[in-house]
Amino acid sequence: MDKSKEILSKLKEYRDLDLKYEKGNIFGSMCTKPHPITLEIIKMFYETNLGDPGLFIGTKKLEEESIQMIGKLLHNPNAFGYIISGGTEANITAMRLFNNISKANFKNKKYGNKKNREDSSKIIIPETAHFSFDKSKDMMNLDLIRPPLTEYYTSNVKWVKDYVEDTISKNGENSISGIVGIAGCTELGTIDNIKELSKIAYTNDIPLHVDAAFGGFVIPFLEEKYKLKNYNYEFDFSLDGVKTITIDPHKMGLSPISAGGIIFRNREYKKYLDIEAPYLTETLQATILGTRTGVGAATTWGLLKLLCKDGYAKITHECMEKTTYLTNKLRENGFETVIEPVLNIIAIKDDNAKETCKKLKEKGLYVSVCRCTNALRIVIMPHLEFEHLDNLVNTLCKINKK
Ligand SMILES: CC1=C(O)/C(=C\N=C/Cc2ccc(O)cc2)C(COP(=O)(O)O)=CN1
Repeated sequence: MDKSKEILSKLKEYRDLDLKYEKGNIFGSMCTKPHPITLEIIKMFYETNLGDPGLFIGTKKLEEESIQMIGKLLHNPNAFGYIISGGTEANITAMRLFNNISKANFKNKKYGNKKNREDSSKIIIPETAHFSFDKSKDMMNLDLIRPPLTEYYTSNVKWVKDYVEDTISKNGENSISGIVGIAGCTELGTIDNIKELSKIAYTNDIPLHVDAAFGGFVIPFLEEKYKLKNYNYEFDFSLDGVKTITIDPHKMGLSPISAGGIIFRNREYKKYLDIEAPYLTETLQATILGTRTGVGAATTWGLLKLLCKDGYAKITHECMEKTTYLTNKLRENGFETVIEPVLNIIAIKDDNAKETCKKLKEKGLYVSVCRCTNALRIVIMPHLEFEHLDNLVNTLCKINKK
């Protein structure tokens, strides 16, 4: 056997150790089996590098057009942004932006005349936020202010309003660098009241970042019949206070990893991120990563063009149908959910969640657990079929002897 064939067969041995989405035993992932067209796209674009866009002008165009298409989806014709490594990089980028704006405002004496700026930027962010914000805190010495959660596991907006007003009146200036809202939180899929956060942010000239890494490719396609009463689903640039959004094609967008998205309200924000990059075809670079593949941009463009709104609406419909099916089946078998599912995520109350998770894993089923409450966490991604859901409930019943 020639050397390449030998290496490929060795690699297959390793790959065979991995779980496969189509087997229907992965219940805790926010990623899924990518759309088959992306295999062809990967082969076409695997050598591209958006870190040096002057060499790959076609691929750079695909990134720009992908951002425009996503911007349109998020009610923003002037959207600017990047298809980058994932939601983590996108959230860190938003925090880096808010931190830099705050430093620039201080330097331009936009707020007050204090000698020294407080040594860390205050960011108001819910307990339900993804841990990528903790990484941001580490990297930029951010001061994360955590509002209490409501009974629906969303940010208490009255507390946020009072905190902002008290801080500004006490300091005589606005020392808050940013506010974060989540549109589809990791653990429960809840959506903060972005509309109210936007009013608070806009009124007080504080930028609002919306982490829609998961919800961005679900909420715009959610049919009315799946929406809860008196629940706010508005989260995008139609709200004036929203300045940046994380939205990941490699979650419910069906793109292969890595494809995260950071979208800015307009190009004006780039100057706060630009770093001199003398040896590149572009002299200023705003992204955190330097060398970065163009595959994410190309697969995102291809899927947006192929699926369009109807295609993503069909995927969302199917996932919500399965979410409703599983919720009902769990309840019929004596299980309780933490909340009424908001998106295609179900949290099952379980005081011994870690133990149950371990037992399910021993039976070959991979669920995850919540941090904010004692519960198992199930993400109903497109790779899960009804029979897989039945298998999960039957196994849970056996474990819990229901
Ligand atoms: C609201 C929000 C998220 O739920 C999130 C990730 N979430 C889940 C990432 C994940 C994917 C597959 C899997 O098997 C396990 C976990 C990130 C980070 O996104 P990432 O860097 O692309 O992982 C940001 N915000």
